[in-house]
Amino acid sequence: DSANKIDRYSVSNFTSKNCLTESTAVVPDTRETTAGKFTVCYIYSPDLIERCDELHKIPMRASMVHSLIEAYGLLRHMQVISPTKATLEDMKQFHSEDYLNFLGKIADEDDDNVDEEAHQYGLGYDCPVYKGVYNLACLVSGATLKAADLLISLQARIIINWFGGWHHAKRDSAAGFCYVNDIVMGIQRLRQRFDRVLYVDLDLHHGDGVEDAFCTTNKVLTVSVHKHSPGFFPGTGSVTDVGVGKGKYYSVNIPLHDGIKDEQFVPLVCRILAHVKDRYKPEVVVCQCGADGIAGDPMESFNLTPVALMKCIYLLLSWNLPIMLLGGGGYHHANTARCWAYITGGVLGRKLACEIPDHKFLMEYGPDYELQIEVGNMKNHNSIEFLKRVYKQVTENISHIVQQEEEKTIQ
Ligand SMILES: CC1(C)CN(C2CCCC2)C(=O)N1c1ccccc1/C=C/C(=O)NO
Ligand SMILES: [Zn+2]
Repeated sequence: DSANKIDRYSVSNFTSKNCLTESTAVVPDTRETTAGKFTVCYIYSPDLIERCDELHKIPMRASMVHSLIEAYGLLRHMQVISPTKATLEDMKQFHSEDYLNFLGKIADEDDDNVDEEAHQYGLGYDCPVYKGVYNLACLVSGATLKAADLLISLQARIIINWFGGWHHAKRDSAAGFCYVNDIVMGIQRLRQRFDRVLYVDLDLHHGDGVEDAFCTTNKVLTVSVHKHSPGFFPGTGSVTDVGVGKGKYYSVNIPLHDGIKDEQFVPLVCRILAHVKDRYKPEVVVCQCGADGIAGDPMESFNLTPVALMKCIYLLLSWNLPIMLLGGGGYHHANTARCWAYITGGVLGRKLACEIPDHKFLMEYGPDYELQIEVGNMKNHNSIEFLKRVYKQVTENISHIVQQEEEKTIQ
């Protein structure tokens, strides 16, 4: 029946009214979302926000995201949960002790010969060394681990953590501006209770760190849709990248070119997710909602609006599975805040005013001061033939996924 569900998610079924005619950006009927029945948890603490605000490539982005969600009055409709810091033991579940000790060493400012070693751990350039990095690592890891614990303890069915989603970090190195891989740690935690975890990565970039961590197992199925073209970071994630050994066919990659728009993105991703759902029957979902594919982002690659991400998330929510929504990329800070506030409203089934409400960062939303993000007019390099070929190759890969008998989860 998920096939006809897809029709429900084809673009025509959703219209986000033009601001000029509507006072609110329309979200699908609240009956469409499951949130009405369940508590939505929102992971937040002032300390977490302050640490994320320090990230030099996205200064103050975390505060802008949280302030806009607060300004729209959404916090009162969620259970706001303060995360605990991850311990060294927690982070050692994925990262190497050497790497974590090095991050800890940076914290002691006296040690100045840090720079040579830094490069072997992927630090410097895109992941600059700075004193607060170990504290950041504990907080972002702790936030996503807290989200996983809430799902495991059945305290909530939908957890939102816009301050996680650092999908590039590797076991023993930082990468792509990600210092620790909170997602891998969160999925490992979920595996203590759930037999099959589905990871969906909607960020512009390939979720290589998460795929690498689970490419040899069939207990975590990773789906990443991303820009894949010569020289674009991280360069992995071609459609033939399907995983290895027991994990063969449990890594799904949807490589795309510049300029893709909602109208093509949504049916392609949702039809593939429907196939994955039917074949894999996941018990829990983790979705990275990176916003660097949204029109207006300095990455200038995809031409999506937040509505595209929302529709994919609505499909995931319609499965009534425990689910965790995470942040990720997004370098136009106001658009990233617009995107994640819109998704938060959509998950809650609440209509958001088209006008950005007055709040501390209002001036960042000029000159229109609207929630909607208009698509750009960049060239779309994704021909219909190319998209059909990708869809055919991906669904062929997925057809190899076999029904799994229940197995003991790792103790
Ligand atoms: C350093 C930042 C993160 C910022 N940035 C742009 C944005 C605006 C001006 C520079 C990049 O291309 N970056 C990167 C540099 C090297 C490798 C990876 C990334 C981004 C990864 C990502 O978003 N994954 O989801
Ligand atoms: Zn990205």
